[in-house]
Amino acid sequence: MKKVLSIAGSDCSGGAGIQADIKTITAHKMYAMSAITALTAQNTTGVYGVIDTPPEFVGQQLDCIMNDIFPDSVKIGMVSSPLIIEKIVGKLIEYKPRNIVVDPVMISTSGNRLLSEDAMDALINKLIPLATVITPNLAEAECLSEMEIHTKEDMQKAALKLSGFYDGNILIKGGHLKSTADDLLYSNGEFIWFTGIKIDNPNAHGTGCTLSSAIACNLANGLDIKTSIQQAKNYITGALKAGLDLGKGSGPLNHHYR
Ligand SMILES: Nc1ncnc2c1ncn2[C@@H]1O[C@H](COP(=O)(O)OP(=O)(O)O)[C@@H](O)[C@H]1O
Ligand SMILES: Cc1ncc(COP(=O)(O)OP(=O)(O)O)c(N)n1
Repeated sequence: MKKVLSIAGSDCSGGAGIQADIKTITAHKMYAMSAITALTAQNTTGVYGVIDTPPEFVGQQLDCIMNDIFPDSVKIGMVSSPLIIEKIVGKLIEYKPRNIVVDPVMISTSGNRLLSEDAMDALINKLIPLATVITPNLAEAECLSEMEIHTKEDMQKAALKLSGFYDGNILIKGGHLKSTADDLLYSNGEFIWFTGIKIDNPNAHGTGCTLSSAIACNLANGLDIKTSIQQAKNYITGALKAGLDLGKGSGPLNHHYR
């Protein structure tokens, strides 16, 4: 059985973060492990509280995992502070796992900061360089590329800007485009579009977490980056189309639709 590690924050309401990752990994019939970087008090209506895990304890979780059940791939989500990022980076350099998917979670769709402003430098200069693939959404890509993104052409320009400081695979997610849900991969100088019809579903909490952990599962299976993303895109599309409707706000996906 392939083993996939999620390093991310906990979402007590189960739609995003560690909980979405574990559901996704389990739905891919793989063994899920978690190193929890923060506890959040959130639900489908917003994020109401965050407690960061002490960086030393994040490191201790990673030691326990890496020394015992070595992962075939790693997905990294919410990493709110520079010290937590530096601890994770130190452990990644020490243990050298393959297939690292970095979802640079910054602000939840409900508008709450999940990455402190002073963590940006460590994210860009220390964590992202270790990634096999990064998966920013439009707002995150705007922040990383320091340009506004409104169109698919803008997505291509932003990917080129990001490639100025990161030479790995860049997936800019288009879930927040107006009329389509087209994601762009920039890989080895090539643009590849993963097109998607925009599904009319207000319940889209945890789409980014789910996509990135599905990519990590596919990489763990030995698939190449393009196939890993295409299959993850198919998975997220199905999970959205399944039309689960829970909670009073933007509800979670149906991870078990298959
Ligand atoms: N309404 C939608 N219809 C179809 N696909 C969507 C929709 N919303 C998001 N997606 C897909 O979900 C994945 C996550 O994208 P996005 O929502 O942009 O990320 P995030 O959750 O990080 O904001 C992408 O593959 C995107 O295309
Ligand atoms: C603990 C935690 N991590 C990440 C997120 C953000 O989830 P994401 O899938 O990127 O997007 P939205 O759910 O905000 O659409 C989160 N909310 N909580």
